Amino acid sequence: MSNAVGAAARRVGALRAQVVDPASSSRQTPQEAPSARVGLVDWFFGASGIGGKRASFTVAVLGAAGGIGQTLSAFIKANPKVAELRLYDVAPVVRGVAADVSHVNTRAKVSGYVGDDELEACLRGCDLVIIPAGVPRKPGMSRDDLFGVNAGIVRTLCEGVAKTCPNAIVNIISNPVNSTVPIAAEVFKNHGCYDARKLLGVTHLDVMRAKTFVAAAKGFDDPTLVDVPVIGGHAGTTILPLLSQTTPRCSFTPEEVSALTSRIQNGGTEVVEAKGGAGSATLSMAAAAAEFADACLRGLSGESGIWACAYVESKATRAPFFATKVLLGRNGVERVAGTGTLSSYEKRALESMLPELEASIKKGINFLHS
Ligand SMILES: NC(=O)c1ccc[n+]([C@@H]2O[C@H](COP(=O)([O-])OP(=O)(O)OC[C@H]3O[C@@H](n4cnc5c(N)ncnc54)[C@H](O)[C@@H]3O)[C@@H](O)[C@H]2O)c1
Ligand SMILES: O=C(O)C[C@H](O)C(=O)O
Repeated sequence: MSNAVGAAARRVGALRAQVVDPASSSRQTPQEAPSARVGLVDWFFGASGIGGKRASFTVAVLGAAGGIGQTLSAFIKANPKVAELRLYDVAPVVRGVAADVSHVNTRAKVSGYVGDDELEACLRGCDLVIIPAGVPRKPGMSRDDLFGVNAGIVRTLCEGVAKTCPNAIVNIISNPVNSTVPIAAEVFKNHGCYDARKLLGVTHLDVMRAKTFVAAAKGFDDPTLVDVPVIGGHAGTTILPLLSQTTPRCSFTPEEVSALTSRIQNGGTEVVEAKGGAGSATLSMAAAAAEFADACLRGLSGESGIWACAYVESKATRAPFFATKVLLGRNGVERVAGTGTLSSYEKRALESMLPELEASIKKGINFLHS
């Protein structure tokens, strides 16, 4: 399996600005001087950006005025595959966020939408809807503690999707992802428009963390070249990094497996505690969501071999929703991979997390029927 989702990030740092010699440039008029290419698109998306496929997709970010939403919107504005970027929030400042982001000199046209009355206009004709709306954790809280507020927010927003753009790919970021994705599925089923291929819970931040922490532990200079599948769900022990499937191939002592698994599982809590009550991961999440959205758009564009981990309807285990690698294509998820061969540590960890994951899924489904 290729690790296509990291391709954009691998190109970060390969900024191909032409360096203009100050001695020679001082003799040139601005018209004669070679134009330095310091393009944002070039920086993030390399060859697939400038001169690459033309912008064609309409993307909405719901919760765009928030910590994740604002940064994510700026990243999405830089994606050359995006023709239109719609920013929605219940907070009126989202119009200002849209004005701000719109000044970035890329092709995407940006507009802001506020409140229930404008949700439909925001969603009309969207190809991809990304949902980071909802409250974040504070120290001492679990992701499940957010269910009471976020379940209703996700239900309302997905009802809007079902009514207005039922064929869009939906990326759910709002926690608890283990339950909010089943909630979204039930909403779509109620509206007769559920397509399992188009509903994806975003667990890509867990993969980013795994790459970062494994690269540091093993002395790999470039974390983007490391691949660690992360399976299961997105909370505590339901997050299961498959260190035995790490590429480049490397071995881990039992102590390393235990320490790295625990750090990846608790990466979110690490940030929540470091922020001391001011929220959870926003910047790394925005980067993860932008990479993941790019993978979805590349799939929609007809690129082949786009694999990424995501929390989707799955038969990989007895849990009806489960994260493994999935193949992204023109209709969303084209194939859901299995777990692959697990180490005995991973087998035990999988067995012991399944009851929690199944309970979270049931809680999400029951929310729509209570
Ligand atoms: N999946 C992941 O890996 C991951 C990672 C980080 C955070 N999260 C989750 O993402 C969510 C957002 O986090 P954040 O830090 O951006 O929070 P935030 O509070 O900074 O932003 C949330 C935004 O959602 C908006 N919002 C609330 N209700 C809304 C509604 N009905 N419609 C539209 N917008 C609405 C708020 O006005 C706010 O602008 C949280 O639930 C957090 O737990 C998930
Ligand atoms: O930890 C959180 O509450 C936010 C997010 O799920 C994360 O993993 O960073």
